[in-house]
Amino acid sequence: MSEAVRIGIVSVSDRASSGVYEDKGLPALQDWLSRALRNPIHFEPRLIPDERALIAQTLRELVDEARCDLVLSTGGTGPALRDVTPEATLDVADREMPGFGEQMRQISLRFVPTAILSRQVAVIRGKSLIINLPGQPKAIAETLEGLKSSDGETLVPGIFAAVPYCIDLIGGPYLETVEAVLKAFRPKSAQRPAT
Ligand SMILES: Nc1ncnc2c1ncn2[C@@H]1O[C@H](COP(=O)(O)OP(=O)(O)OP(=O)(O)O)[C@@H](O)[C@H]1O
Ligand SMILES: Nc1nc2c(c(=O)[nH]1)N[C@H]1C(S)=C(S)[C@@H](COP(=O)(O)O)O[C@H]1N2
Repeated sequence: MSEAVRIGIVSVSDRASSGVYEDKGLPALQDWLSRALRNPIHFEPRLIPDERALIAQTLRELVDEARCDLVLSTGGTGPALRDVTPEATLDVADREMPGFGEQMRQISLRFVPTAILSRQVAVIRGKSLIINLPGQPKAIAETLEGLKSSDGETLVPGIFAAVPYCIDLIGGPYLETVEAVLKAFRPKSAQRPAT
């Protein structure tokens, strides 16, 4: 039986959080993670406006009190003045993980030329990995899963391929993915027999 994992999902949107439009960020995150992971998942969902102090407070609460192993945010990564998710994420960081942002922008360029407008970052706080994703709901699967050919061959690996091993290294649960969605990479020495 796979270990249970606690995942914080945070949708940062002025309009979705005030009811101007329906939030599609939290359902997209929950759907993708439920399809991709074989572990039982406890979700901690939060829908909040683009306010730096509130975003930072939410991230701290999810890691320090709700004990999330992984936190994924969506929205607020662009250049608009109200887009402050990366700053708030850096406010709570112990360490930065720049490879995630670099890889996400590479992947996103295969979908939209404006990919370089996302300032998304990833950081470690305590024993938790926090990753920003862009706000377009379709960007969630695009960046996590990457790009596949019509016959399912991986053309550009999604960033989630590196998440399970990162969580191993910071002392979290052993994440197992559904390979048809995404194959996680771990060095041989870190692999456990499939459950
Ligand atoms: N949580 C969400 N739910 C549904 N659609 C969203 C959400 N966030 C973003 N979008 C869609 O993606 C587009 C770009 O997202 P972006 O994060 O730049 O929004 P925004 O212009 O900052 O506004 P807001 O913070 O009010 O969502 C939005 O115009 C909207 O169509
Ligand atoms: N994969 C992917 N990445 C993407 C996009 C997208 O549609 N798909 N939109 C881009 C656009 S138009 C912007 S402005 C930035 C920032 O978006 P955010 O402010 O919604 O986080 O993400 C970029 N990255």
